[in-house]
Amino acid sequence: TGSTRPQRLLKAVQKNASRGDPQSVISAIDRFCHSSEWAMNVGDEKGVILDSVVCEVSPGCALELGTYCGYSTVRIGRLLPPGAKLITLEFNPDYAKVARQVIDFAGLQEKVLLVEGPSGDLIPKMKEQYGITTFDLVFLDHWKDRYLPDTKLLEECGLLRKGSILLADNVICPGTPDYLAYVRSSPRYESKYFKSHLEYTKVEDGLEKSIFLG
Ligand SMILES: O=C(NC/C=C/[C@H]1O[C@@H](n2cnc3cncnc32)[C@H](O)[C@@H]1O)c1cc([N+](=O)[O-])cc(O)c1O
Ligand SMILES: [Mg+2]
Repeated sequence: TGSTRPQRLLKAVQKNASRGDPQSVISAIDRFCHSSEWAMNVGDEKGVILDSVVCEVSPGCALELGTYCGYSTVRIGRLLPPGAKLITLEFNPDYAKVARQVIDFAGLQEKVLLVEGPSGDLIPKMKEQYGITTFDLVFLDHWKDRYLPDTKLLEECGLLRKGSILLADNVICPGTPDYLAYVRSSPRYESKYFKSHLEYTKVEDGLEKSIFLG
């Protein structure tokens, strides 16, 4: 049987990046996606917006929904302040296997905890099992119909505090209409759209940044 796209992406990292250098891992994946095979990473253009939000928030505790191959995990992990933690949730074991190797290759295994399983089951366990009080930053990049239910779950589980930031990928393409309507109409959020393009293409897409007001 042949290899999968995530396995070919991992090979490109092992071949073209240098161990312990997160930026070289990011560049190797972007080069692979531009020149060999498109993959659903947040990418280099939206990635710069992600970077700026991570730096602005400087989260002590961050959550990523949908690890996939670990591209955005590395983007976020490389910018965390000392002692800060990123928890990333991934339910596909094959993707998780690749992502662990990408995260380790980047040398970020001390800062990143990849938890395998569905976000709907794992979010309610964050406090008791992972000792989380609240998340300072949440990056949503998993199945688009899960953004809204998981946001409501985060609220219900008391995992957001006044000022927590939600940053959502793909609010235009593939689109997350119910989530967008919710954060833009709810009095509990202050929302802002960052226009960009779908990774590695000229198609419009963007990130929605929403501040939880408590
Ligand atoms: O579909 C997209 N992303 C879905 C991402 C899904 C990833 O999150 C995991 N997951 C899903 N629910 C989960 C629940 N719990 C844990 N992991 C979960 C899946 O196993 C996958 O690794 C997408 C599509 C395009 N596109 O152009 O078509 C562009 C993008 O940037 C995208 O992000
Ligand atoms: Mg995405």
